[in-house]
Amino acid sequence: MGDTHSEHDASADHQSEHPNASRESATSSPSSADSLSLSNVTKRYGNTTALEDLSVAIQPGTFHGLVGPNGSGKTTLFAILAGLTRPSSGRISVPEDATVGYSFQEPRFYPALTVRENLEVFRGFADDPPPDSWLETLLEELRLEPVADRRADELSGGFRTKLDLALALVKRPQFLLLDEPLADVDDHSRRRITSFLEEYRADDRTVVVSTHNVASFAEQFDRLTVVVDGERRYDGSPDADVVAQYRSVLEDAV
Ligand SMILES: Nc1ncnc2c1ncn2[C@@H]1O[C@H](COP(=O)(O)OP(=O)(O)OP(=O)(O)O)[C@@H](O)[C@H]1O
Repeated sequence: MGDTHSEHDASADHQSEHPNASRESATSSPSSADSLSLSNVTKRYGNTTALEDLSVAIQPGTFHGLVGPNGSGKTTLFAILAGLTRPSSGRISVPEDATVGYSFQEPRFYPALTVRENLEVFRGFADDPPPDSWLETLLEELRLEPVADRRADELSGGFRTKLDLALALVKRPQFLLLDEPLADVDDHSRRRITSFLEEYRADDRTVVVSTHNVASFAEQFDRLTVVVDGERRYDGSPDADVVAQYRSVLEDAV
């Protein structure tokens, strides 16, 4: 199965910043061939080490939580998984033909277009555009229907978060990376969105949520990775005692 993988070796001189764009046969994959994984990744910004020798494998069909205090390196880790940033050293492994969708804390929508127009434009970027019914599902499930015809720059914070989430989902990616997806979202929408993401995962797709608030997703996570000061402190099942052990570490910095 190793030959179905692409690998991205930060020590090699690749032209592309995106690991998906660099497809090579894997000869020594550290994890199963269908996972999205990082091996011994270090990322430095000048004198700051954002990630230190970190390895993690995101398995298909899981709801994977990535938690840590603010500044622990979660956004950097996501940017590397999404292919937006290259590590200083280490390897990225991406399954052949995997699609990766992401929503970071920076909004990506077109401000002068309506919510619906934004979805249509982003759908147009897909190699295999989804049908209208998928756009309607997103509007409904993410509680965006009331603002579907409103300009994106006129939305409140919670609706902006939901629009960004919808844009991450519009191509129905196999790996969905969400950085604090519930920021500013009201309680009712939170419940609806978490259950929608759970259903999405059930269809052999993968949802990775980065957050400093483990409590809001504790019931959904199949696997939990805890990152503190750029280092992996835990990677495994999200047992209650593990969550309890790290809760004070995570909440101290909130
Ligand atoms: N472009 C950059 N240039 C310099 N330092 C950076 C850059 N991006 C991140 N850092 C530093 O790297 C460390 C990790 O930052 P990162 O944003 O990945 O953490 P985080 O866990 O996502 O935090 P937050 O939850 O606050 O976004 C921090 O010390 C941060 O200041």
